Amino acid sequence: MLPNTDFTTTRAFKYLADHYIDINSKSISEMFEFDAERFSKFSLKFEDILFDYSKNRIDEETVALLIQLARECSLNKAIEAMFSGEKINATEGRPVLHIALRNRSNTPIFVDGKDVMPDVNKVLDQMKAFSADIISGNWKGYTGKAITDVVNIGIGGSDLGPVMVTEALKAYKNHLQMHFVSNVDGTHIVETLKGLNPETTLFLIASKTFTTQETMGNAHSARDWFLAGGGKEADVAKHFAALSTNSEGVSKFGIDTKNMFEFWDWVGGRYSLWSAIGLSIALSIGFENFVELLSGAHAIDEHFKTAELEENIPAIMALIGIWYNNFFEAETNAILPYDQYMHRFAAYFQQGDMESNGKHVDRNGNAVDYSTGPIIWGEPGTNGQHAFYQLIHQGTKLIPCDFIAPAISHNPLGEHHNMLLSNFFAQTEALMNGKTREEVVAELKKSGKTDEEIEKLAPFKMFDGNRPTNSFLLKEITPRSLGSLIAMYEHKIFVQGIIWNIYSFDQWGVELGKQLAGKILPELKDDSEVSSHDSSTNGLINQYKAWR
Ligand SMILES: O=P(O)(O)OC[C@H]1O[C@H](O)[C@H](O)[C@@H](O)[C@@H]1O
Repeated sequence: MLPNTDFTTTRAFKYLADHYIDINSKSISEMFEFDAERFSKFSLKFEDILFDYSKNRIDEETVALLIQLARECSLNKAIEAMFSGEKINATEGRPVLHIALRNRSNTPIFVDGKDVMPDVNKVLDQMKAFSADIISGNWKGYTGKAITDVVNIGIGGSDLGPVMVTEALKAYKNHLQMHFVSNVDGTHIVETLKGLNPETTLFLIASKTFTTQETMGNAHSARDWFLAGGGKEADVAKHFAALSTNSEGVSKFGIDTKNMFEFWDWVGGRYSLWSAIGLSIALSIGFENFVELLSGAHAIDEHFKTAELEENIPAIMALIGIWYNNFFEAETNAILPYDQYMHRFAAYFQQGDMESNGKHVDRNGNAVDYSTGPIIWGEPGTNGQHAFYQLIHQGTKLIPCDFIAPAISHNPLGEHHNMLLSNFFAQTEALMNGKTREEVVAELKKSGKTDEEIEKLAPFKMFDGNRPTNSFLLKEITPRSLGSLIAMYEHKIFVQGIIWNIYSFDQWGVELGKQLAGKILPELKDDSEVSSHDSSTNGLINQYKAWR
């Protein structure tokens, strides 16, 4: 059973509300001036990842109270409940066990009295053998040629994780060309298949449920393309594999269940890259590197489970987020990787975080009267600096930012990496320090402006500063460090869901969209006028029919 506490009624919450008034009158830079130990107090290291949270609007009391809050909400019990396979996804009656998929210690994890590890290991072995066959060229297509291109067809969690990781680890890539088709917009598959050869293309149909409209539509079009290109029905087995929990759906589609890589309903879609859904990752970077990714995540699982809350990186990340979300009323959280390979990281955690904690009903079924999951967004630095950082620096909204960067680049080209990292450091510093009137005046004087001009310009050039950031400095982006970083964010989401007393592992809001689209689709089949909706929806549908 998960604990069930309204965090706004805890003692810690009340203390935090008072303490907020105090902190709100302080600046981060001032707190650095008064405390030479601030960086060492508010930074943690895990293997080759340095997590610096000292540039936040916090002091020691803040952290102590936030930890008290976590204790009053029985976070430890909740962690134990997840790791021991309890059915903490109560609205779907399922455990939440992505941690089992990367449980490299192989200790038993029981679901309904059955250890899940033998099944997990069996699928990993199957993935190992399959990826070795495809990569080595042992596996032949229907005309005897080796596979050169892999197309993963999936959406949401069956797409975003594989895309994000294969991109982030491109430096580890082998000769196979990876492609990802997610959108039901025909353009996506048509453009992807241009230039591909059915004789050397492997399709991975990635769908937990094997019923998702977009994925099924794209999978059927892929099969039509394959058959039109010369393949026969009997050849489908050499070119199509399925990653799914639904073996019935897979065989109905016509994929041999020998080519099915199974996972289980206790794996949430947005937490599934560690499962068979990660087959495209194993194909792209090799199975050993995939295991490294799992190992990095497992190391964080152990840390999360055993570290004291004061030293627990996911817990601290979560509590700082709660501090801004529920006391400063920050609505969003920007994730800003200074690494081009990580360009889909923010997009990945848009689903990870927003689908998990975008909830307005607590675990008792009552509407909450506090703010829950933040809006997650972000782009890689330095591109974002030239696009939206203006608002982060000088806008009216408080936007806590996560800066992420590797110390070692996979592409050390001249001064590029120093230039990139100098921006990373400078931005977090500038967001904290801002720019005072004195600094602005001195700068303008130096540039030869008159007093009158300075008076006019100064307000526009001043920055308040005091804008909070977390910094994640990784030695290098490797399969292991990336695995750890992803797991940190996953557990951050978990901790926040526990404190907000919501269910983080269902997604009923998405189900509604699926149902509604399913209802309208038949109405679009012919040209008859539609009148069963509101006048806007009718108007749009009828105009669509007139124009198409
Ligand atoms: O893997 P599938 O069953 O095809 O589901 C794909 C996606 O469908 C929905 O959008 C769910 O909300 C997501 O969590 C899921 O990742």
